[in-house]
Amino acid sequence: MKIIQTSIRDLVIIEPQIFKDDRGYFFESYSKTKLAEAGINIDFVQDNQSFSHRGTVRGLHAQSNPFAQAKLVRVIQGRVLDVAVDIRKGSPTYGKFETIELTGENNRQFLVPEGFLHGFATLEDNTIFAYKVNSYYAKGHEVGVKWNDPTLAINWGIDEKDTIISAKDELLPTFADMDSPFTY
Ligand SMILES: Cc1cn([C@H]2C[C@H](O)[C@@H](COP(=O)(O)OP(=O)(O)O[C@H]3O[C@@H](C)C(=O)[C@@H](O)[C@H]3O)O2)c(=O)[nH]c1=O
Repeated sequence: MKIIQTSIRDLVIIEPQIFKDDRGYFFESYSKTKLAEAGINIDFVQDNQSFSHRGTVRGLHAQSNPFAQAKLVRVIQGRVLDVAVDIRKGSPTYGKFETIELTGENNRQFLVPEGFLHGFATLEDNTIFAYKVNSYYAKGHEVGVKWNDPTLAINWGIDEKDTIISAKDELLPTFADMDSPFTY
């Protein structure tokens, strides 16, 4: 397993070791011990999976305290552009974001810490997205910013007019109007 530091503190990319043979491949998609050896100690309590058609955007989402969530995200099938935005007030990288392509082939993972908005756009049809979270879902504690916010100006790599988005996500505020509940 390889851990790659991004330009934002605490936000890392994880590359599992893939064992390939005549049958196909095997890899450990999560090892508490191996992450702990790399200094990452997170107590994951819930696994989530979503299926999306091409051109779907889910996000940008976070949960506020006491239900803040770190997320270990990956793609099982298909391809996404995954985005994490630092919204920790006082962080030197507040408002900065990183994007990464996660696919069913590269098997890369993104470890999105608490205090970040998270979202993804599906670049292929039939994309299956899976992630672990360290706090249970808490309806009513959701924080978000609209995916096509003009301040963040994220290039999602999809055609805006064909985007599939939930009614809830359509109503999310702009980055400027979002009052982050997180501190650095
Ligand atoms: C996230 C979640 C949703 N649900 C339910 C609520 C709702 O009826 C249905 C769909 O929920 P949503 O529309 O919020 O699903 P979605 O837009 O896929 O939300 C997810 O987006 C990505 C980007 C994240 O980072 C996740 O943390 C989560 O916020 O599933 C749960 O029961 N448990 C959960 O943990």
